[in-house]
Amino acid sequence: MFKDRVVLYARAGDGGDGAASFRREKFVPRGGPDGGDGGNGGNVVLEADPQVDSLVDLYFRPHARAQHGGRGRGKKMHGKDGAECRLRVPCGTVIRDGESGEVEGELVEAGDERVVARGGRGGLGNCHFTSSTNRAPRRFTPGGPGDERRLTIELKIVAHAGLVGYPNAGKSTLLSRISAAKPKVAGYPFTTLNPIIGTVKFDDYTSVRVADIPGLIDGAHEGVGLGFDFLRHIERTEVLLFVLDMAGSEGRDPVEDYQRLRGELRCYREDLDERPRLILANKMDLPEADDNLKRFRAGTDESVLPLSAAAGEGLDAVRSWLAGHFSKDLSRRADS
Ligand SMILES: Nc1nc2c(ncn2[C@@H]2O[C@H](COP(=O)(O)OP(=O)(O)OP(=O)(O)O)[C@@H](O)[C@H]2O)c(=O)[nH]1
Ligand SMILES: [Mg+2]
Repeated sequence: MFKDRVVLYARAGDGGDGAASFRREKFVPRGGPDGGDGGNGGNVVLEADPQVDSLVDLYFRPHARAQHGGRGRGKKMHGKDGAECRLRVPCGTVIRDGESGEVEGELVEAGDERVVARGGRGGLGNCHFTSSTNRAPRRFTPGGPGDERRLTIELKIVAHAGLVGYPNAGKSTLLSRISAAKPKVAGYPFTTLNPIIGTVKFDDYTSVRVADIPGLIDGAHEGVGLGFDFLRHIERTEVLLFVLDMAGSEGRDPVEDYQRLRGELRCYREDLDERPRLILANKMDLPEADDNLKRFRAGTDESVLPLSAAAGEGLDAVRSWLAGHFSKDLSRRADS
């Protein structure tokens, strides 16, 4: 089962109450106030851990509770601080407020952490409340309540390569041809609404993971449509495979498509444009494709692989490019 979004109920510990207590000693008949402070409540903390690779633990245990702080005691003894509750999540976890949906933080690298529910502060004991007019205060303060929150925890996809393109370019068709994944393919836009990952396997038992990402549209970087959702998946891929409809079906112009796609990515996040990329000229089986490809190549010196995902042509070149690009770290990945 693959869960990339789960709900988490986080309950931080309450602060312990301060104490109201008076010194009792043999030869001091009316001892002063000696009530200690309450301990602080524990926080609920999320921490990125590379050993964890899914949110499945959170899915089965969605309630996280930290300990309450202890009460203050006499002899100015402070209550114990409540133990925190620390949950380990995969690198690439996004934390959102469960009510507003707003992103609160992202845990990207090992050891990144964030307090998602803060424990209440311990109350003050009566020893804080002596004054010139009141030598024997009975006053103390109760501990503060710990945060109680609902959060949405999401996992950004982590794939070696992501298929980026306009709707209907043939991304899903390609993935179904180079991996065992079975994404839905259809002749209408936005067939793919959720990213799907396929594993491309090589003869030497190594593999790379390729993500089929839903088609982008103009304005995606401004959140048009589901723009942000799609772009954040692209963020978590190391290499971008641009899939272009080189036949220019439905009046599209592949040269323009490519510039606009890159523009969308750049506007969303400048450095996406610096990521390694490969251009895949798809639908080369259609008549208009040859001329378009010539024109495309004339305008760029980037590497372009012509293929026809539907006819199964040019796929070996895509596979070998991936094998070559990731060759350095594939052996490590194979057994991880
Ligand atoms: N002629 C031709 N048609 C293709 C080729 N590849 C894909 N198609 C067709 O193009 C249409 C869209 O293919 P998909 O693979 O669903 O495209 P997509 O990029 O995943 O589309 P979205 O998920 O909507 O973004 C389908 O009708 C495919 O059969 C190709 O190489 N040649
Ligand atoms: Mg698709």
